[in-house]
Amino acid sequence: MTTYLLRGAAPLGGAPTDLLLADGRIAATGADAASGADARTVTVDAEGLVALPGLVDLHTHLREPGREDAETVASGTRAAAAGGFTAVHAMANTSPVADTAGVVEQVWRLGRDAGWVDVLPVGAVSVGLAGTQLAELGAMAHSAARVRVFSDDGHCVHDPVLMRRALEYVKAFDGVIAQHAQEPRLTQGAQMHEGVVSAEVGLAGWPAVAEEAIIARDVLLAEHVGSRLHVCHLSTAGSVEIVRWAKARGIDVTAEVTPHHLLLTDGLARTYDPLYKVNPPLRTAEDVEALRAALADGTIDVVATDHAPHTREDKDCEWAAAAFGMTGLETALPVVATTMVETGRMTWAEVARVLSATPARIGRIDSGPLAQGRPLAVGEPANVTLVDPAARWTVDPRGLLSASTNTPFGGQELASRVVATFLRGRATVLEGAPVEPEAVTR
Ligand SMILES: NC(=O)N[C@@H](CC(=O)O)C(=O)O
Ligand SMILES: [Zn+2]
Ligand SMILES: [Zn+2]
Repeated sequence: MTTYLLRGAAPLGGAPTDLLLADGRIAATGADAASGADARTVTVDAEGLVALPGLVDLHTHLREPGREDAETVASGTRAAAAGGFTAVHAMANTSPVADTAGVVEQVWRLGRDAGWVDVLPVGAVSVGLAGTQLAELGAMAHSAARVRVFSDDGHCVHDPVLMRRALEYVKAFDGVIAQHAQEPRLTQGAQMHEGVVSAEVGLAGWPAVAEEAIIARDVLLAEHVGSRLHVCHLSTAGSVEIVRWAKARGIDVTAEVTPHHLLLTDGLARTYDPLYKVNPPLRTAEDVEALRAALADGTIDVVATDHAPHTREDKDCEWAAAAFGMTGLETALPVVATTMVETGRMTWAEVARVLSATPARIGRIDSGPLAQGRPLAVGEPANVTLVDPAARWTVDPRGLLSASTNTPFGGQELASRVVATFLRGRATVLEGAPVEPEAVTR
C-alpha cells in the first residue's frame, strides 16, 4: 500500500514538521518521517498547510435508505471526505427509520462499502420517530453498527416519560441521547424565528422559548437519572445560558452548534428564498454572537454540520411549502475558520477539539479500532486532514459534491480550504479532489 510523507505540515497549527503515514497509522514524525520513506512513499508538499486530526461530524443526514434522490451514503460520504471528515454520524430519520438493528447495520455496511469515511449510524429513540414507544436501543447498541448515539432528530422527544426512559436505558452501554429540542405545541406551523423579521415578512414565528424549555427540562431529567445528554443544534442565547448553568451544576450535558447558526441570521428570510429555511431557524445577530462566544469558551462543545440535503422539488418552491434544511459538509470547516479563527476567537488546536476530538468522544469513537480525533501522535490511526489556512474561495453550489445543491453559502467568500484527507493512511482527497477508493480492503 502507498505510504505518504507529508512534508512541512503544521500539526494543529503549531511548528511545521514531517508526518509519515504508513500501515494505517502515523508511523513517524520529524526527522524520523523522511528516513522512514521508501519506494512506496508518495511525498505531499504540505508547506504552509495545517494538519488536523480527521474531522468527525456528530450530525449528518445521508438520506439512505429512502431518499436516494436527495443523497446516498456514497454521495454524502464523498462530500464529507471533501470537507475534511473521516467519520460521520448518520441521522436516523430515513425511510425506513433507523430504529432496528437491521436498518443501522444496513447503513453501516453501505458506509463501509463506499469507503470514504467511517459511517456511524445514529439509532432512533422511538419506533418510527413517532415519540410513543422506545425503539430497540439495546439491539442497535449491540449490533455490528455499535450504535452509541440515539436521536429522533427532525422530531423532538417531547414526552418527558419517554425521554426519561431513554436516558435511563442508554446508561447500560454508555450511550447518549441527542435531543432535537423543539416544543411541538409552541412551533405548530412555524416557518422561521419569531421576532421583528417574522412580523415584517408575515411568516409564522418560532419562539426561542420552544427550544429553551425543552433543553431546561432535559438537563434536569439527565441530572435526575444520572445520564448523558447531548443537545443538537443550539440556536439561541437563552439555550447557551441554560447549558452553561447545567454544566456549572455538574450535569453531564454536551451541546453542538451548526456552521450556519454561527454565520447567518433571520434577516435572510426577507429574500423569501427557502435556501435559508432550516430547523431550528436562523436567529438574530445577538444569538449568533452568543453562540460564537459559547463555542470559544467551551460551553458549546462541538460544531456539527446538520448536513440536510433536499431535492430541487422540495426546496425550489414557496417558503411555506419548502423543506427545512441546508447542506453543510463541504463548507463546515471554512465557515468555522471564517467565523472563529479569522476573528481571533479560536486557534487551530481549538478547531481540532470542536470538530474532531470532542465529537469523537461524545460518539465514543475516541478509542478502539475506529479511533478518531486524537492529536497527531505517532502510533495513532492516520486520520489526517490538511488545510490551507491562507486560501480564500467563493462557494459555487455547482462545484460541491453533495447530490443536493441546497447550500445557503453560494456566492459567500470563505477562509481556508481542505487540500487533502486521509482515512487510516489512505488518501480520500488529494489536491482538493476526491480520490475514488479502489476496492476497499478490510
Ligand atoms: N435541520 C433541518 O432543517 N432538517 C433536518 C432535520 C433536523 O435536523 O431537525 C432534515 O432531516 O432535513
Ligand atoms: Zn434537528
Ligand atoms: Zn438534523
